[in-house]
This record gives sequence, C-alpha cells and structure tokens, in this order.
Amino acid sequence: MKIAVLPGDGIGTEIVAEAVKVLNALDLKFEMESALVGGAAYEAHGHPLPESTLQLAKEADAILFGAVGDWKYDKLDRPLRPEQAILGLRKNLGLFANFRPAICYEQLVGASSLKPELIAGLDILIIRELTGDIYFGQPRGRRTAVDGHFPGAEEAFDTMRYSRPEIERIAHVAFHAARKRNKKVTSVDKANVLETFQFWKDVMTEVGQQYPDVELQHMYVDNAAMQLVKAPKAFDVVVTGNMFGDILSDEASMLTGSIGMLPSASLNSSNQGLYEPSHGSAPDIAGKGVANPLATILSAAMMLRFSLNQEAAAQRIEAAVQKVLAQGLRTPDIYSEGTTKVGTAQMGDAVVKALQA
Ligand SMILES: NC(=O)c1ccc[n+]([C@@H]2O[C@H](COP(=O)([O-])OP(=O)(O)OC[C@H]3O[C@@H](n4cnc5c(N)ncnc54)[C@H](O)[C@@H]3O)[C@@H](O)[C@H]2O)c1
Ligand SMILES: CC(C)[C@H](C(=O)O)[C@@H](O)C(=O)O
Ligand SMILES: [Mg+2]
Repeated sequence: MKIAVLPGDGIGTEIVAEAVKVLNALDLKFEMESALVGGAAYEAHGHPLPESTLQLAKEADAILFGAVGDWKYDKLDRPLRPEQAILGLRKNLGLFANFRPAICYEQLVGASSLKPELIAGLDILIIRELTGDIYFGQPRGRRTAVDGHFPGAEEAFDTMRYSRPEIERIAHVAFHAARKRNKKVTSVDKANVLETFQFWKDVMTEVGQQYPDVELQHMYVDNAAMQLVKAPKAFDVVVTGNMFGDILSDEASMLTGSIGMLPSASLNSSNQGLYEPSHGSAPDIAGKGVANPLATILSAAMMLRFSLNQEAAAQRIEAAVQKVLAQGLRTPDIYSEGTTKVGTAQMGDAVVKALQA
C-alpha cells in the first residue's frame, strides 16, 4: 500500500504530521513517500505541481494531502499559484467525486454557532462534482468587451459547462451513496437562471429514474444555503456542481462545530483517491501549533476505507477521535467552557493513545 504524502503549505505540514503519526500507530504496513506541493514546491522547483510530485501521486494507491496557498502568492501568474496544484491533481487523476461528510459529533454540539437541537445527530454527505463546472471550463480570460453594459471596457470571463457523462457519473455516485444511507438525494442547482444547471437538473432526473427506491429532491442553491442552517437534518445526500459544492461544504462545516472537523475524499473511477481536509492552509494560524488536525486524521480514515480496503482500521481511527472528544480535549476552534484546550500535536498524540487503549 503506497501513500503519497503531500503536506503543502501553512497548517498543511502541521496537520499532516499528526495524521501520519496516527497511520504509523496502526499495525499495518504502509509505504509512505512525501513530496512538495503548492507554494512550498514553487519555492523549491518553480512550480506548484512539479512533474515528480504528480508522478508520485499517479503511482500511489492513495494521496494524503494537507492544504496549499498563502496570500503572498496571490500576485503570481495563475498557473504558478499554489491552488493550481490541488486543481491539477484533481484534473490529472480524474478525481471527479468529492465526498464531504458533515457529521456533528455528540460532544461538539455546543461548539457550533447553531442551536444544539438543530445539529444534534446531524449526518449529511455533500457530494461535490470536482473536475468540471466553471472551475475548468474554457475559454476564460481577459478581453475588451464588445457588448454588454460597457462596450470597450476591460472585462474578465469564465465558462460554466457540464457534459451529460459528467453529470451522469456523479449522479450515479450520489444515488449509490444514498442507497447505503437514508435514501434521499437533494440535487442543488440554479436551473432557474443557468442553462448548465437546467441540463444538470434534467440529467439528474433521468438518472434518478433508475433508482426508484431513492427519493430525489431538487433545490435551488440559494434556498439550499438557507435550508442548511434552517433545518440541516432534513438533508441526507446533497449532490451539486464544483462551485456550489465548494461554498456549501464550507457552510456545512460550521454545522459540525468547525471547518477543522470536515474531512474529504476525492475519488476517480478506479477508486484511487486523494484525501484532504476541506479547509485551506489557514495562514492566519499557521506555525502556531493550534490548528485542528482532526479533519485530516478523519480524512486518513476515509483513505483506509475507500482506497486501501482497511475498513476496520478506518473505524478504529474514527472511534479514537470520538474518544478524545469525549475526554474533553479541544483545539481552540472547537473549545468551549469546561473542556481542555490542547494544541495540534497534543491532539494527534491523544488520538494515537486512544487507538492503543
Ligand atoms: N484544498 C486546499 O488546499 C485549500 C482549500 C481552501 C483554501 N485553500 C487556500 O488556503 C488559503 C487560505 O484560505 P482561507 O483563509 O480562505 O480558508 P481556510 O480554510 O484556510 O481558513 C478559513 C478560516 O478557518 C480557519 N481554519 C481552517 N482550518 C482550520 C483548522 N484545521 N483548525 C482551526 N482553524 C482552521 C482559519 O484559521 C481561518 O480563520 C488560500 O490560499 C486558499 O486558496 C486551500
Ligand atoms: C483551494 C481551492 C482551489 C479549493 C477549491 O475551490 O476547490 C478549496 O477551496 C477546496 O474546497 O478544496
Ligand atoms: Mg473550498
């Protein structure tokens, strides 16, 4: 079992170190190889996704990824910016299915900004299409406007697009996932305005007919953003495009207490996967030893489950995470009165200890 370990930038290195600690504490044999990615790779090799890093990722059974990005790179040409590394990995490896489960652990009900009764027992799964949409559509760029409100003005443009097979395959992923859960799929779109999302809705409806045992609900994205904080437990599986999924998953993270609790898995059609927390490199807290490593540790559990066929080990990690939360240990992002504040490494150590108990 070969794991490519790509810590990246900012808190990426701190949180991945804890996940690696946890993996090493399992009685399993992994070959782990690390490489630079993002701003760190740009500094060393002049490119955020060097050929050697991409090659390592392609050859591995799974990739454990931290986060990339820092404000100091925002003025670079776009192809050289750290974020292009994660986008390039997703595209090159065909990682089209992004699973972002938002689970509110019993012990964290008080850590969310929402009322406890709204989120207690919450378990929803956001499935975000990850290799299409306005993120990758061509053409894009800058030009002089020939029409619109200001002809002759400088303008920028991107292209939103989805093809039928792209929508069909993510629809099947969502319906399959729902079959193993509460048998409800909410497809989030903006069909009332965008042709891309009318097409999305039509194809979702067609594919849904093959799953008569699963309820399909359509919802506009603006309403979905509102319903997620009004009645989040009404959702089971949420399937949506790349851009809406990016935004709604950050919103859903607050239902779990913190973005530091939201893991993710990005899979391709051969179940090779990239596993990363849903959050970014958090430059505001990087280097302080206070980042929450649990989203990354839980992403490692997803890696064991989805790509490495080690369900028992995945469950051991998840149980260990619940145990440290039950012990009252909290990084600052999930701290509340009466609990014990710990740093990144202490939290990782506690998970390792809980694994062994
Ligand atoms: N997949 C990725 O690598 C990824 C994802 C999102 C953002 N980014 C990049 O990260 C950089 C920072 O972006 P941002 O600030 O908008 O988003 P962010 O997710 O990095 O941070 C948002 C807020 O959440 C907090 N936070 C994030 N992770 C945390 C953790 N584990 N524990 C405690 N607090 C945590 C941060 O301190 C910050 O206040 C940008 O360069 C952005 O492009 C990368
Ligand atoms: C860093 C950025 C490219 C990325 C995205 O928009 O997909 C991030 O926000 C995420 O959610 O993984
Ligand atoms: Mg995001």
